[in-house]
Amino acid sequence: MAADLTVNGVPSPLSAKVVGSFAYLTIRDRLPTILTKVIDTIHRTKNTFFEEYGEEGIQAEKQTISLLSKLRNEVQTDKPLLALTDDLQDTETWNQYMQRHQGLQGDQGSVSWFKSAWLYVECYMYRRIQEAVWLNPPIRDFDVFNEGKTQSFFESQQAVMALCTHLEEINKSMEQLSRSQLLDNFNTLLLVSLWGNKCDLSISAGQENSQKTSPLDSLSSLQPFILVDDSNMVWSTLISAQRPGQSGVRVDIVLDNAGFELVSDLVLADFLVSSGLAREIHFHGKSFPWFVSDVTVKDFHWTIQQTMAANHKWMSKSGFQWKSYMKEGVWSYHDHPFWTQPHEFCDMAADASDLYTRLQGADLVLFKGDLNYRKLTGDRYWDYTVSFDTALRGFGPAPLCSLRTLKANIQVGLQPGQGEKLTSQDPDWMTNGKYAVIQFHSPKSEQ
Ligand SMILES: O=P(O)(O)OC[C@H]1O[C@](O)(CO)[C@@H](O)[C@@H]1O
Repeated sequence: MAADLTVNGVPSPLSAKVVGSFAYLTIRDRLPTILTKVIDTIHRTKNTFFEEYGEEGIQAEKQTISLLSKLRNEVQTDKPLLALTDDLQDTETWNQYMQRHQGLQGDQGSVSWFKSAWLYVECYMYRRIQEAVWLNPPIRDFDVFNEGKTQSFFESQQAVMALCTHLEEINKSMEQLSRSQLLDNFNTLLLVSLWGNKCDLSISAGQENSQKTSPLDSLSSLQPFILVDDSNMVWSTLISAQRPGQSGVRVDIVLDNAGFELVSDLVLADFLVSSGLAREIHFHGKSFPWFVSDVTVKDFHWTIQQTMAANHKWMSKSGFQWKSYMKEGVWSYHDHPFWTQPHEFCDMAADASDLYTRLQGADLVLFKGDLNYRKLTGDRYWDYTVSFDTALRGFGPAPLCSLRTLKANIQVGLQPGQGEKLTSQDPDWMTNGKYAVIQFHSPKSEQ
């Protein structure tokens, strides 16, 4: 890996300043493409804006497009990042974060797209899209990525039906399952949720990316592509956290993408509850449209609603079950501004102590997806063999597990020589989404 400077043993963050790197190609090609698609979506929605808000809707469409075109130009010409000018609840935090980074840049001057930390500038782009929409009140609540998320859900229907049918079969025989059968079912649904992370729209710059076939059929052929598999530790954490007289533990799932991935997470959550392993599931989502396909509160409820409305017995039954879990408080949905900020998670205890405290109440936290992995590890040039514990740099509110398919040049916790071997066999292994990890950390093991 192109290791860079380290400060006190901590490597520097990935950045587009490494010409030709995945970060560089993302800033040069993928972000402008995403912005162009957003502009196109807003333009195509012009008539709806007019029908709903008259001339003000048209003005809002024009002004939003102009702000987004300006943003695209800033990216393409490597302009300095600008302070946010809206009045959202996180504006101040974002602007303070920028000042902090400007301080770190030292003599190199301001923070800019191709020179600064990739994680920071990529997150910043999604926040600027939100600013552009927010500054135009008639279309404030418009989700510029909604179309793609909806399409990806409908294109995954066959896979969703197969998965809900599988869930029904498990639930029917739940009472008779032995401990080892329970474990087998747990492992299967954990894997489905893991591979569900292949379906994200940001890596494909918004191109269709759904799950067309039953994910259950391909699990064994995908097994060799799992580079680190700590699923046994996830299981033993769930089992050892069970308390006499209390039915099940609390599991938090930090969600990633809407569409098939969200369904795969809901199915896993359903199994955890119906098996009695968990008594409560807390889902964590984004407070505004993020990285193209990430789950917002609207996507979450819409997905449950659509599942209920499906013309398929077991799919619709699952949807009704999920709705009642929500109603009874067995499942709950939470968002927090920290999830749509650029911080590495080792900053959470200091910068979002309320969220850190909330996560401390969980017996297990599952972090879905690549972006969460980047934030867990700080998106830095770590050596492949550095341990996951080291890369977390003290972050550990509760036992946690990352379920991630690889879509960025960062991977830790590999065996000596494993990364080099992969590079020689498949040079794009870190970014082509073919490989995955189930990586676990327990704060207890550090005591
Ligand atoms: O949906 P996921 O798994 O978090 O993946 C999103 C990933 O796609 C990318 O946008 C590709 O650049 C990464 O920045 C990001 O980590």
